[in-house]
Amino acid sequence: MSGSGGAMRVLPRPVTFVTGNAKKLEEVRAILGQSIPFQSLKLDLPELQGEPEEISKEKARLAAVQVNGPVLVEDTCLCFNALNGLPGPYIKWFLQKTGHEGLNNLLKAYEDKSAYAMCIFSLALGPEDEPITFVGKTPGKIVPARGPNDFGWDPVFQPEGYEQTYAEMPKEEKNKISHRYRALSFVKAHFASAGYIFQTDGSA
Ligand SMILES: O=P(O)(O)OP(=O)(O)OP(=O)(O)OC[C@H]1O[C@@H](n2cnc3c(O)ncnc32)[C@H](O)[C@@H]1O
Ligand SMILES: [Mg+2]
Repeated sequence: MSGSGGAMRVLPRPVTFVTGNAKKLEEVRAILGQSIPFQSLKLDLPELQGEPEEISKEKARLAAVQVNGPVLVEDTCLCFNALNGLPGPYIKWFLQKTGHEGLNNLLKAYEDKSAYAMCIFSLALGPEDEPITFVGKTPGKIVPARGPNDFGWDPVFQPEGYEQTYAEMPKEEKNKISHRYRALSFVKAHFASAGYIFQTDGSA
């Protein structure tokens, strides 16, 4: 049985958020605050190719084996509507190889510059547990880079209804409307209703 049935479930320790990305961790910390007790582990997990939810779930399965306990991971996609959702989960490599200008160039042939940012968190309560996913999306458009270049594609993504790119916004503002914020609000709701009990191991 998965842990999503609502019955009380005792977990051996707090959830470990596994990511190789320090900026993600920073945002997850800021958004979750004290709402869910978690620790973090820096690991760059191998990623399957395929549909975004499956990539995220598979990351959780691998992470749960490594940690041998409850884990939370996320996979982030940047999806261009004119390209039917690509680069999607492959955005990391597109960004690395082509840069912000290359991302704009991908859309040169199209009038439609609309896009959405998507974050898919997966929670696995242990190595035997089937991960459950939480999806958050923020619509927007791809624009020539504006703002500080300190987190991924933030300078080229302008969320719908805003004049600023993610990079130009104050962090608190991004964290109120972002794909990550929206996905984490589902994670929080799940924790609020699931009734998990975290066992402290005595040495803590
Ligand atoms: O270890 P993990 O968690 O996988 O971290 P990662 O950096 O490999 O992240 P992804 O596989 O999810 O790839 C997503 C890419 O999008 C970037 N990214 C993720 N969230 C972002 C955000 O909120 N704003 C801008 N860029 C973001 C990130 O730096 C990657 O280049
Ligand atoms: Mg990754």
